[in-house]
Amino acid sequence: MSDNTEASSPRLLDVRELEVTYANGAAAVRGVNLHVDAGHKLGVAGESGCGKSTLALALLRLLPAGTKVSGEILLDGEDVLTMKWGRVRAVRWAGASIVFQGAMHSLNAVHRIGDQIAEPILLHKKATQAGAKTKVGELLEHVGLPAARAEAYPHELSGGQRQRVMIAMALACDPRLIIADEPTTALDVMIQAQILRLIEQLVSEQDLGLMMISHDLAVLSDTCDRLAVMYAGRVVEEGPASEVYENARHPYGKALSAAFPRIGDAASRFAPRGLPGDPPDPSALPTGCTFHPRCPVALDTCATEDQALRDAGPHHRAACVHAGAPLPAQPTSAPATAERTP
Ligand SMILES: Nc1ncnc2c1ncn2[C@@H]1O[C@H](COP(=O)(O)OP(=O)(O)OP(=O)(O)O)[C@@H](O)[C@H]1O
Repeated sequence: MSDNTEASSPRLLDVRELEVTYANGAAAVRGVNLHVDAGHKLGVAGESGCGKSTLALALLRLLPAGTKVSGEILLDGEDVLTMKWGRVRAVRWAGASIVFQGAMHSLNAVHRIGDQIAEPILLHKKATQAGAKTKVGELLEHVGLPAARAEAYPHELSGGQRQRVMIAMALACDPRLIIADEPTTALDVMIQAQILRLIEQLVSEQDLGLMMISHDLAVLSDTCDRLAVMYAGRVVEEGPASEVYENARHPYGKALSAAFPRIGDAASRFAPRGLPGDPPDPSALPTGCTFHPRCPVALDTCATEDQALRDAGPHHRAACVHAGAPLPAQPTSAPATAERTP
């Protein structure tokens, strides 16, 4: 993503022209550019299959062997893609760490949570055994759990508490960047709100950078400063969070915001509406704009001409022929194909 902010020191995270193609030929990430600065919160939105998790995994070189990756992933100015493995291991947890969705699956059921949080601390030699124990207690209290919960096993905690543990674990080695991949998807709405507030609080207290990934544009717009909307492996819209959510200039961004009205926002301008069809198979992408087969306002040219990001407002860009002007009114009648909520 580009804006006019000139950083004097390297950006915390600067992703340039990132391409990821799986061994089966699936082009899951295509030419992605985005950045996160300290204290900034970037939301990455898109339906299932748009490449969000692939992007997150690429950032810490967690993709399966045989995956082709090109471009640059600069973490504090250092390219993760060209680092030696020893350095990559040092950067994981200590430079950047990931909070995955579904804490129950990410935590080891047979180990006490205190031991699991201590593991990266010991692995990265951040403290002695005794020091790690103290640090675990502090981390648990920091995420709103009593230090004594270190003795618990994952099944003894609620879903929200487990997700707090995952956040404590992500913070264990004092990273500067947190990547949160659908951190609240499995949680009920009240707990979801608590976890989101916790993440926001930690980011601001510790001046961390945050990249939060979700299919839910409302959640992202509530938590993040800026949003990048991904479709078929590309960023198709980016800009200030409230602008992208309330005034999307790409028909896909518009459909996503319509599908996720803000919770309790009775005055939401958008009626919840599904978007027909599915994202394309990344091994067989459509010609032209990859969104054109689903687009309610596509022109003939969209079937043949690819669309690059272009200005759609202050610090706001969209990869659409209509980006320079308000989107044409979209059809309100039921789509021909079955409705599917993104
Ligand atoms: N290991 C893999 N091998 C081949 N293709 C893959 C692999 N992992 C993901 N894909 C494909 O890459 C595309 C992007 O998947 P990805 O999981 O990154 O999307 P996503 O937006 O994060 O979706 P979700 O929210 O469901 O995880 C999908 O078409 C998916 O089927």
